[in-house]
This record gives sequence, structure tokens and C-alpha cells, in this order.
Amino acid sequence: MVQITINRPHKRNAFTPRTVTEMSKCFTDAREDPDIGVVILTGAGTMAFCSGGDQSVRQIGGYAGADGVPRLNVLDLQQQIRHLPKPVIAMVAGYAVGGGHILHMMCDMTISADNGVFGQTGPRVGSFDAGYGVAQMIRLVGQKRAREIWFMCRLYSAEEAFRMGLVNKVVPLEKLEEETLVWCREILRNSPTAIRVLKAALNATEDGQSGLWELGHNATLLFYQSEEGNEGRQAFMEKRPPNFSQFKRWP
Ligand SMILES: CC(C)(COP(=O)(O)OP(=O)(O)OC[C@H]1O[C@@H](n2cnc3c(N)ncnc32)[C@H](O)[C@@H]1OP(=O)(O)O)[C@@H](O)C(=O)NCCC(=O)NCCSC(=O)CCC(=O)c1ccccc1C(=O)O
Repeated sequence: MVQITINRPHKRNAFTPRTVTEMSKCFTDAREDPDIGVVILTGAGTMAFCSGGDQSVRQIGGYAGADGVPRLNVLDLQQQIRHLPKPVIAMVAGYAVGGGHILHMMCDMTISADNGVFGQTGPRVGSFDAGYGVAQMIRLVGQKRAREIWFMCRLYSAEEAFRMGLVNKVVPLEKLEEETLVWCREILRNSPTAIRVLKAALNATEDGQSGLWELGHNATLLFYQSEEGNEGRQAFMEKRPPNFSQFKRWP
């Protein structure tokens, strides 16, 4: 397993375009490394998981980094987490608000400390996420609650978030890491391919063509590991017709 930590505790782990770019690189590394089976996403310190976009670098058109170009690159990161073929667990202590709340919702599971605080603040600061921020929330908490969360910008305790289905488990702050590692190890005991295909299938029920794309990727990956798949390649390389008649047509 690997842990990715948003390390801006002085800003309650608000993200800038650079933070997001660095996080994206970490997720790519986690994906590419065949020895990594689970990713933990968390924030530095105990005050916040993430407080969303850094409002001090927000400009007309998005959030600007050193190059001055406004970006909304956290939206790409959301997709990266959703389609990462390995489970991502949000380990939340303190605030998970605004874009930070959406990041935890994009993770496959969320373990929260008892000091966790959850909610959307966008409409208060002139922002909204009409993509996953709405779609994913509706799936987790239902239409009425989603409207309450977005329209009112209230903040909810970890226990309230648990009851709403936003959080899988609430533990005392001092037990947060220990409990998260227990969950990771339980996942890691299971078949990596089964977990991978299940994540794709759970996504696919809601993702339309991009869900099929993800399931299709898994089907090809499995087929490439089969003798039948290899027969086609082998025959081409040996300049002979493929012999697919040797393979059974299972019911
Ligand atoms: C998180 C708080 C409730 C914590 O309150 P508290 O513990 O009292 O601490 P503070 O004293 O307020 O904060 C300490 C320190 O941190 C600075 N800070 C905190 N949050 C941010 C932030 N988001 N941006 C910039 N700076 C922040 C704060 O100013 C203090 O600094 P000092 O120098 O000491 O003064 C509270 O801090 C709070 O409410 N924070 C703001 C939460 C918020 O509104 N976040 C933005 C929501 S909008 C968003 O995230 C959009 C993101 C995005 O890119 C996007 C774009 C398009 C579509 C979708 C998205 C998406 O949402 O993903």
C-alpha cells in the first residue's frame, strides 16, 4: 500500500494547481507500481483532510499557479481516482470540505476520525461542482440530502456523515491510522484481479461509455493472459493460421 498526503496544513490542506499536479503524479506512480495494491489519500496533520481549492490563488477562470494560467485540474484528478484500478481509501481527520469533500467522495471508501467535519462550502465562496460533486453525492446520500448539503452549506460531524452513507467507519482520532491499515490489509489479502474488476463493475453501473471502457480494459487485460489470446499473437509471429479450434466454447 502507499499513502498520498496533501501537505499544506497551514491552509487546512487547500489545494493549488501545483498540489493537484503533484497528487496526480503520485497516483500515476501508484498505478504503475505492480507491488501497490491499495492507496490511502489523506491530509497532513489532524485539523484537515482537505479544505478544497486554495481561494488565495483563485482567479478569473480557475486557480492559477506560477505560470499564471487558471486551471480547474482537480476535476481531472477526480477521474483519475475513480478509474485507478486499485482501491483508494480516504483517511480523514478534521475538515473535508469544498473540493476536499468531493475528493473523499471520489475515493472508494472513507475512514474518518471522530473529529471529521464534512460538507460543501462552494455556494458560500462562489463555486460549485456540477459534475461528480453532484452525481457522486446523489448516489451516496440521495437527492434530498444532496440538495440540503449543497444549498445550505452546513457542516456535518463524522457521525452524521456516517449515518448519511458518506463514511464507512468512524474511529477515535488516535486510532485513525491503525484502523485504516486494518482495512487496507483486509483488502490486500484478497485477489487483486477480483478487486480490480469489481471496482470497474461498481463504477460501470453509473458511468455509461466510460464505465464500459474501464470494464473493457479489464476484459482485454485478462484475455491477454489467456492461452487463447496468446494463440492469435503466436500464430501471427510464426506466420501460420491461428488454431482457435483447440479452445472450448464454455456455456
Ligand atoms: C476549513 C475551515 C472550515 C477551517 O476553519 P478553521 O479551523 O477555523 O481554520 P481557518 O482559520 O479558517 O483556516 C486556517 C488557515 O487556512 C486558510 N484556509 C483554509 N481553507 C482555505 C482555502 N480553501 N483556501 C485558502 N486558504 C484557506 C485560512 O485562510 C487560514 O489562513 P490564515 O492565513 O491563518 O488566515 C475554513 O478554513 C474554511 O471554511 N475554509 C474555506 C473552505 C472553502 O470554502 N473551500 C473552497 C470551496 S470551493 C472549492 O473547493 C472548489 C475546488 C475546485 O477547484 C473545483 C472547481 C470546479 C469544479 C469543482 C471543483 C471542486 O470542488 O473540486
